[in-house]
Amino acid sequence: MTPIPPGALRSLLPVLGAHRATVLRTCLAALVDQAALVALVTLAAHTVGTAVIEHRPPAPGTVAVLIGLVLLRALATWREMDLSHDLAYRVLAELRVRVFDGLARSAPARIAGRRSGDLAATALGDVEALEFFYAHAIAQLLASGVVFAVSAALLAALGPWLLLAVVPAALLLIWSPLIEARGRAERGHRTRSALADLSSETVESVDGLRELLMTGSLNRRRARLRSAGRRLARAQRAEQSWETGAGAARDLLVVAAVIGVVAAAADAASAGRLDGAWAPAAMALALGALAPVAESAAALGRAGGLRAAAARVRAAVHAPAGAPAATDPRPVPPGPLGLRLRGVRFGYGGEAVLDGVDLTVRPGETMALVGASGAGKSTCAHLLARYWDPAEGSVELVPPAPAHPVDLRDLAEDDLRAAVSVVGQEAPLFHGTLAENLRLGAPDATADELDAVARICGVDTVADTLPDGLDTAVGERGATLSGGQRARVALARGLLSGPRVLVLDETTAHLDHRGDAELARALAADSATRATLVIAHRPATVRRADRIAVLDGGRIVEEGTWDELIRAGGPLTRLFAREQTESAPRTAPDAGLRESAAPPR
Ligand SMILES: Nc1ncnc2c1ncn2[C@@H]1O[C@H](COP(=O)(O)OP(=O)(O)OP(=O)(O)O)[C@@H](O)[C@H]1O
Repeated sequence: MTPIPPGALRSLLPVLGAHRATVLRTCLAALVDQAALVALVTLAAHTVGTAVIEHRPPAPGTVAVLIGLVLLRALATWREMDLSHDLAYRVLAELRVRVFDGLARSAPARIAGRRSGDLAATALGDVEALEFFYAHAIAQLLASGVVFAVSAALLAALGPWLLLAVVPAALLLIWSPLIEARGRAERGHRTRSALADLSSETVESVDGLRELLMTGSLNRRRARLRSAGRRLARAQRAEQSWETGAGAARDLLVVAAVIGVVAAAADAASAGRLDGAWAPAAMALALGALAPVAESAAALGRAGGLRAAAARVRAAVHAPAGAPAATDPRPVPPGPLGLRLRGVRFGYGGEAVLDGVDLTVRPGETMALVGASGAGKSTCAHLLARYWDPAEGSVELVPPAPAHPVDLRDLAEDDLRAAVSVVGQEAPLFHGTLAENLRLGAPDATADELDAVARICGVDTVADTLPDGLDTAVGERGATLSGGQRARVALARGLLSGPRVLVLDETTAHLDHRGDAELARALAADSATRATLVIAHRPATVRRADRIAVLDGGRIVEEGTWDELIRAGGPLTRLFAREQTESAPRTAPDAGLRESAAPPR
């Protein structure tokens, strides 16, 4: 099991900084609540003691104070609950946003290799678990400390020997969660991990329901879910059993201490050192002082079990940025832009995927980037979207001379997103209407701009088939659209913000040849000043580009027009021949080239 870093809970305390006044009011309400209870039971016990020993009914003033204390206690309990939950829920809402910001800042570096259910567990479950810490632990601890100190002083005034039973019990109570802190943290860690596993399994299963059905593996998946559920149940039970046992031990300790006080007070009363009516009051005072300490010990114990949740939240909140924001951002040069990768070296933590890539796309030019699967084409797109920064070299936007190129690292996030649009292989749609999905990157786009882009990308014909046109809800992840329709929507979304650099990463792979050709024609008519980088495998798509660059072994190994490269018979020819052989072993190796040698449609 990965060790839990120390100080995880402490590190989440600064979130309370913005709510100092509420924290103070919560602590005050908790203090009044606990103090009223101690005063109530002590006065009640003294009143009963007086009535029994002196055969005197309680004075009306005493009864009034008792009633007042009951009301005060009820009011303080309600106020404390109300304030502490209000505080906790506000803090949790803020933490959720910070977790989301952390994930967004480090995405996709952080998301890569982590399951989305696991991330959802952090963003929701782990944050939710901290409610107890913020709502109950902090005010409880502070108030019980004060109440115990005052009660102990009162007990000492009645007879210092009474403290001999109470102080050791209080020390033992507070010490008890500390001696078992590591075990508690580990049990909490097991529960949080089991919960994250179950969440991941559930999210994956719901996401891949169609595939599970088609492959007939639903039963195996159900078994995995059941086993993850059982693992969580075992972990929760282990935590619960321990808490129940620890609670019983704490109760025993309190009872033993109270019995000690009763014995000492009875002895003192019979020896005449203590007024008889104060003997039951001393017992009530001891109980009133120790009960909140016992509750605080329980809260400390439970908080210890939350260390794993706090550590996961802290890690998400403080996740390092995959591409840190520019400290002194430069403006994007006006006018047409090209793009340039200069000596780019990059790897995902392991071996270099790109090892000195030099690539230039001029304003108004369409460049196709090709290479075998895994060559690093999408990685180039990721660097252009600035999900990551290159380890060496630079990725730049290049305006026509005499303006100077600008490194993406020097741009403000919003300027970069406005200038460069990367439309990926997988462009998930969000729950909402088609128009809302199109406006994702350009919420202020006018209806005319929306219609124009929809026409270019053929989304207008998609909308015509839908009951409410562009205002039709497309369902989560665009479940109601075909792959090709989703690709058109994704492209329209990328174009709507009017990017000056457009990167299409296999965007049209889902379209048939005709759709691909139509889209390319529409894009070409609109791309005079735009630099376009098209990542594609299909020869016909590649052939339409002004120039082609072949990526192999982490470098650009060949660059030129289609005719030049085909004539040269080098890497591009070999790549397509190999892909053709692999995808259709019985067709002639150059069939793909022959298919695409026909004039582009
Ligand atoms: N997030 C990631 N974390 C770690 N390794 C990655 C990540 N993304 C890609 N890789 C690795 O980097 C290499 C290049 O991947 P990339 O997706 O850039 O290739 P590609 O040329 O676009 O392939 P394809 O044509 O199949 O889409 C591959 O070996 C891949 O496994």
